[in-house]
Amino acid sequence: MSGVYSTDPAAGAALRDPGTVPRPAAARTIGLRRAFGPVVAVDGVDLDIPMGAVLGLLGPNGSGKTTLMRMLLGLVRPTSGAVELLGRRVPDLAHEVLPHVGAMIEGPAFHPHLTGRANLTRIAAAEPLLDTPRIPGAVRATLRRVGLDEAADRRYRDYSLGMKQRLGLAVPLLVRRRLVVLDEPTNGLDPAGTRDVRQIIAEMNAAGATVVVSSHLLSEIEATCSHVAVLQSGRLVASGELRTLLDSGPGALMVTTPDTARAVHALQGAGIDAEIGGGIGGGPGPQVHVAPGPPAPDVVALLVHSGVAVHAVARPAARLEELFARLTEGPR
Ligand SMILES: Nc1ncnc2c1ncn2[C@@H]1O[C@H](COP(=O)(O)OP(=O)(O)OP(=O)(O)O)[C@@H](O)[C@H]1O
Repeated sequence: MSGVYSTDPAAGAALRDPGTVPRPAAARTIGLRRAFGPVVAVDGVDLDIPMGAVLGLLGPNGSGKTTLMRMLLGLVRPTSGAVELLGRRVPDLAHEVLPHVGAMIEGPAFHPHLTGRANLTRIAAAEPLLDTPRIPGAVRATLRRVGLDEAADRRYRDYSLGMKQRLGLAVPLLVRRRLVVLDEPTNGLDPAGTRDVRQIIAEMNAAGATVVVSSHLLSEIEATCSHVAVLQSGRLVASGELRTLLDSGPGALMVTTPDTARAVHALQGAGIDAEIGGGIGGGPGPQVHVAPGPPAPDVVALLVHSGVAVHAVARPAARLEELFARLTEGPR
């Protein structure tokens, strides 16, 4: 594990906003570990997911996201450690909380020969919180909400990948949940479908649900989530409010100057990584991009000393993509 990020030691406890009263956790993992033979998929994860959060679970392929989500839902038993959902231990007390928890994780077992509507009706019949007379209405409304009303009476096996994904998303939407866990819900969706998922997540959250969502689409996570947790080789390398994490990194500097070539020459001569343009943010006039590291006053002093006219210096807001790269691509 890299330990490349300063939040690492406190990663598990970092979902608290300093200065505010901590919200109770909708889900909590304590020293959670799962090994499959010699492979440690999840390795000592302490994570608090505050009530009301939309938490994006990030990590490279094979970093343990799905295994962590499956343990949250009581689908996989931890090798050691514990999970609490809505204040109850899982899997021991799963029956008490799982009706309030919706999930889309590696798709439920849909029957290929049944229509989307028939499939969803079967699943709705097993929902403890849905009375039988309400099932047809709930199924109809949910199919409409995921954009499958026109395809509702076609067989599942004839659905496209995106339509199958939408039907999977319909399951947690059948009843109002307190916690929703979605494993890569935008996988296979077109841009309109991706926008729908974003909207559905926002609506569920506005209706009071805490949402945990994994995705490889960092722009989606950035647009959707209030919190993030980053896994790397089964370990939690950072977690917390998205804004706080983005603001806490070193960040690159953009220097606006008419003397770009001279600026780059001076900076590189001092061993500082710099290039013309830089591609972040953009701004008025020619710019030099200075890689994260040196404090802004030192950069300015060096440039002025070298006869470079410095018109402005800015540290554009970090993007999740940069944060993710820093956390997961550092030296191991
Ligand atoms: N049932 C299993 N048996 C053996 N190994 C498993 C099993 N489930 C997961 N693993 C292993 O555990 C590790 C974590 O897998 P997991 O699916 O949780 O990662 P992930 O972050 O969800 O990956 P991806 O982004 O590719 O979906 C991988 O090395 C994987 O091969």
